[in-house]
Amino acid sequence: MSYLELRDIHKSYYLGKEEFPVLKGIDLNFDLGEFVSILGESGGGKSTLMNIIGGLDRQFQGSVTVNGKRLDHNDEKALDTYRRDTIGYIYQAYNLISHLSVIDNVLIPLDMTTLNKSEREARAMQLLERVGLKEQAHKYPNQLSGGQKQRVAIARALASDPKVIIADEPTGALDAQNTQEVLQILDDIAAEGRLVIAVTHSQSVADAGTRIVHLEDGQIDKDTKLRDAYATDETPRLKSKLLPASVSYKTAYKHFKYNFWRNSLIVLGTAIGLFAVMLFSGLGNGIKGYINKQVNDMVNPQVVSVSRYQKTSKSAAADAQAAPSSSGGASQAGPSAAAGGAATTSTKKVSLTDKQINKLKNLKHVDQVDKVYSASGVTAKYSGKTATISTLQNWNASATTNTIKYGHKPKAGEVLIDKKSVAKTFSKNDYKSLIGKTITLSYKTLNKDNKMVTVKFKAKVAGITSTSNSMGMAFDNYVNTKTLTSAMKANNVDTTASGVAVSVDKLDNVNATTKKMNQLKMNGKRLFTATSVSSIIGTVQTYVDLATNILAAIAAISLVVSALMIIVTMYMSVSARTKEIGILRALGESKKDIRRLFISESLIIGVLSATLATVVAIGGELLTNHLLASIANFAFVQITIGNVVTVFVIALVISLLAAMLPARSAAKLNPIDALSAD
Ligand SMILES: Nc1ncnc2c1ncn2[C@@H]1O[C@H](COP(=O)(O)OP(=O)(O)OP(=O)(O)O)[C@@H](O)[C@H]1O
Repeated sequence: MSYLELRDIHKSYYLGKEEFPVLKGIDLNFDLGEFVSILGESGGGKSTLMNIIGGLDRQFQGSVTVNGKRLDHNDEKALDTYRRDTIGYIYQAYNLISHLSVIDNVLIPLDMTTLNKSEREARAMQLLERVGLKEQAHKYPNQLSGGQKQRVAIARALASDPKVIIADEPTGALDAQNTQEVLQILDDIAAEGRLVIAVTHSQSVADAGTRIVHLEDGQIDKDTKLRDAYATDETPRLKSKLLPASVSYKTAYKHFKYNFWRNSLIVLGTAIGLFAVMLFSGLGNGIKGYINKQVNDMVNPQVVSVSRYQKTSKSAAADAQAAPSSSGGASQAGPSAAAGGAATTSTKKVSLTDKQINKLKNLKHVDQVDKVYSASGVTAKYSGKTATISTLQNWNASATTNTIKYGHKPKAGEVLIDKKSVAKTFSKNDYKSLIGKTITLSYKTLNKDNKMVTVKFKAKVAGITSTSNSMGMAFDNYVNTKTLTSAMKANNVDTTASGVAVSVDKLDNVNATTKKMNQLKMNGKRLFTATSVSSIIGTVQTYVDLATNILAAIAAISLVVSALMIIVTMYMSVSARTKEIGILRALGESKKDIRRLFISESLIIGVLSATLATVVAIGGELLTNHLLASIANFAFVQITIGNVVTVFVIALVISLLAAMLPARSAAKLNPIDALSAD
């Protein structure tokens, strides 16, 4: 039994339906230790026969048996293993991979062996030393002479320690001296107990082997033994394994570096879109945060404003947001600074009864219910000076101590005045000294008998308020509840409230509790209209979200362009690297390895784009926030980890999708066609 046996090999090429038979029944036996030359006329089918022996061609009739085992040409994976394990190729045109260094070319088959990294590198160097190229290990193929390239190809063919070396015109492109040297190396390889099959046109080259097989008209017409085959021994051989994924990533990275400038432009193009998406998202976060802060600084977010539900009034929310009435008069209103005026002018006041208030108090998560009173057009007098307070409220749950700049919240007999409209009117430079001083407050309103009366009382200044007021809200002036209601009662003014401020135990419970209040019923009729600041903020934020999402979506359109760019680049890369694909397949890489190679390269583009976009966006964030610091001391752009993760996910998805088709077409290439690409 010979090591390699060919039986009745027939092979035809087809042009349309027309058949061109090339091999017409080849029977050959080869043994290890032989150096066989295949001679024959040009176009006689020598290369075709080599592709069949080498496991690259699957479309033929007949059988190839290796070491007693018949190859299954329908099993592509088995053929990948066969090429990886048993075959080493040497070509006339060297077929080195131009973007890999000499040593990296030799390392390709070694990556598919079980040797560890240092063993692989040592073996590659040892093989290069054997072919006299140790010094050239880190050069690139285009920096070598023809003879040197062919020696690199020989080192690469030997790297995985294959039993069979197929050399297709190995000396075809070499001068006489290099030809002799290469023939000597091939003879040495056979002497190691390997089978060397070399295709040649040259009789003198053929004479260097141990046997000459002559091909004529698709058949063997002569088979001449020149000398004995070399003896073989059973030295253990290197074991092969599938190509690890990490090698594909590394090779992809090397190719990325090789085409650095072209790839950098693509990275830049993709990064621009990703950067815009990230910056707009960060801007959305910042604006939402800013609105939140502004509102929460002025009003306690844990408080819900509740008034009686009225079908006739357009909506309580509208009431709550109406502008403060400038007309005089006191009212008992919702906690919003504005509600009082609107209630007296547009709708009949509906007071909340104690029973109704108790219903609110009994709700789960409700901590406290405060009646809300609001007096408009209040005159404040101190030391002969007069200031007008457009709205004076009782200190209730909805008020927040955030607004108090000096002093404390008003206890019995005390009032809080705002810095700008009241305190500075009384004492321009030394307004802080007003704390502890007593001022007189008065306003006109209708009493229970519908008569206009003046409610007048004195109060000690407990503190001074100041809000940043960038939201354009009213100034904050608050009087102690009891102080106000006593004065109202003294003038026979109604002290039932048309609005209450309800404190909820936790911020997280505000929305659910507000909903429950709106659902409360008595005798089948809805009782209350409840509005929380967070629901107002929620509405505003919905619009901010919408706006930023639209902006981000527009930015995302540019990502479609990026994806197209990556697709085009990948297709270009596939067509430029067709030969490389053929070489890698011949060396035993599988379709999957090829697919992974191109996908990895695209993923590298994606990751680098996302990284660049993140760096630039964070730089943009710092710069924008710095520039806007003069408007308000707030970070208007807030890029979160979530935004960064999203951008990376988008980049990876885009690059993965963009690489899929090109990578698929690369993997589907027929290795023989790929090898013959220019
Ligand atoms: N893919 C193909 N499609 C159609 N015909 C092909 C194909 N490949 C080779 N042939 C034809 O098959 C015949 C054998 O080609 P092959 O390359 O095997 O010959 P060869 O003996 O190696 O020639 P040379 O010595 O010139 O390299 C030629 O006539 C060639 O035109």
